[in-house]
Amino acid sequence: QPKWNQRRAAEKHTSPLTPNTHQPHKHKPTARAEWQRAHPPVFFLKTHRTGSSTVQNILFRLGEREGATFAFPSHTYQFNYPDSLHYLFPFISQGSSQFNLLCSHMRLDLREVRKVMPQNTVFITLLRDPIKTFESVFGYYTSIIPAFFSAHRAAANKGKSALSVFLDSPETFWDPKEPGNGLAKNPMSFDMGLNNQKWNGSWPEDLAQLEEAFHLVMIAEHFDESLVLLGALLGLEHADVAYLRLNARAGNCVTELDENMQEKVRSWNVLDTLLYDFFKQVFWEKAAQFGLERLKAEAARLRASTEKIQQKCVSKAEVPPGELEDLLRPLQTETATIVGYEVRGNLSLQDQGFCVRMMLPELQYHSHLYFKQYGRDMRALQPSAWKFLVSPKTLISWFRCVVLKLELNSAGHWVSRSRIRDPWIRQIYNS
Ligand SMILES: Nc1ncnc2c1ncn2[C@@H]1O[C@H](COP(=O)(O)OS(=O)(=O)O)[C@@H](OP(=O)(O)O)[C@H]1O
Repeated sequence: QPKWNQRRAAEKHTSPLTPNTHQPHKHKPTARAEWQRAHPPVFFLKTHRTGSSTVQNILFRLGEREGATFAFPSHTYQFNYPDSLHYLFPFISQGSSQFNLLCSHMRLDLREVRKVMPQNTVFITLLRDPIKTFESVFGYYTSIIPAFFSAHRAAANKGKSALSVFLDSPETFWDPKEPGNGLAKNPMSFDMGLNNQKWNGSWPEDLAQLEEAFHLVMIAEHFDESLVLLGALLGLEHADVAYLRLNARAGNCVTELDENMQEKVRSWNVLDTLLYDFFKQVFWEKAAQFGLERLKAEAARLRASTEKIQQKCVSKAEVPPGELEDLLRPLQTETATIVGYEVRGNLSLQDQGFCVRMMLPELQYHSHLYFKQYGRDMRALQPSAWKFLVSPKTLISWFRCVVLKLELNSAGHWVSRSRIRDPWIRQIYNS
């Protein structure tokens, strides 16, 4: 019963824009006026393990509320990742002459983004302390990134953690030619489209180009201040940028690094350190222009707004995946437990819709919005997957996906695709 109420509530919350007709709206060819009147188009480069799902959730909620047209990938929830875009257009779901929001994972290619988004698009992204980012990337993707997985295997008979085995001699595990190793070294530089393997002469120029392109590079360590600046840029209220911390690992999955390990992470990710330090300085310059006292006061107001919303919406935080229903369970990996939230009971339908969205994990929200915009489900396999059909493991995965039509659900189990494709939406629209 509570599950059902949440789903109904989530639908009800959007009723001014999406009447509950049991038929999803077909995508309209032009961008909707509400968004255009109030905000510029936005491109958010979603960097890995930096807090980007929290920012994306803010944009998803805002975009949904104001009828934005999203530039979604045509397959899955990311653009041809980890390949560079080279040519973005085939990876965009067609059907619109103008997009308002692009905020799905990609490896940045500025020229391609500019081809797809309007000229007055605001470019934003988020960076996090490189040591914390790498520790999180390693913990989350240990079994997915080949370099990390090799270290994980090597660690099994050494009585040491995979991370410390990797950091002892990263070069022995890291093959730069392996396409899946993009995030294994300087992951933020990789996402920003920079050469993440080694410093070269074009780095200063590349940084300058990024500085010119991005209107705001947020800093995760100053999350609230970053959101205040974002709000000012996009014309938002404090309540619009209030948030719940999403996609966090359970405390016991986070490794505290001693000085020695931190130093090793820093030297392996020296380009990320350069990138972060550069944009941290740019951030404080922007903060100074905004006014430091004003920023402090507004960040405090945002925190108060966030706390009020948390009290209203959350009955339990840091809930392990086994205790969460499908709708609110974040994607898990083999090596990391990602925790979520339990929504408060006894809320009005409208408040439930609002609160469920605050804590809705990336994949669920992405597929909900995709379905709402296009009237069909997001497709599972990206075209680029074909060129990875080399190892027996990938062949088995391909067989599962394409022939048996199975998909990994959010708990990491293979299930029939018709069951996974947004159970939330199915329940709403099939009822
Ligand atoms: N508000 C805020 N402030 C600081 N840090 C935050 C915030 N929100 C999320 N996080 C942390 O960011 C990590 C998840 O990042 P992403 O959502 O970008 O990950 S993903 O690439 O989409 O999987 C994840 O880090 P770890 O828990 O260290 O893994 C989150 O805890």
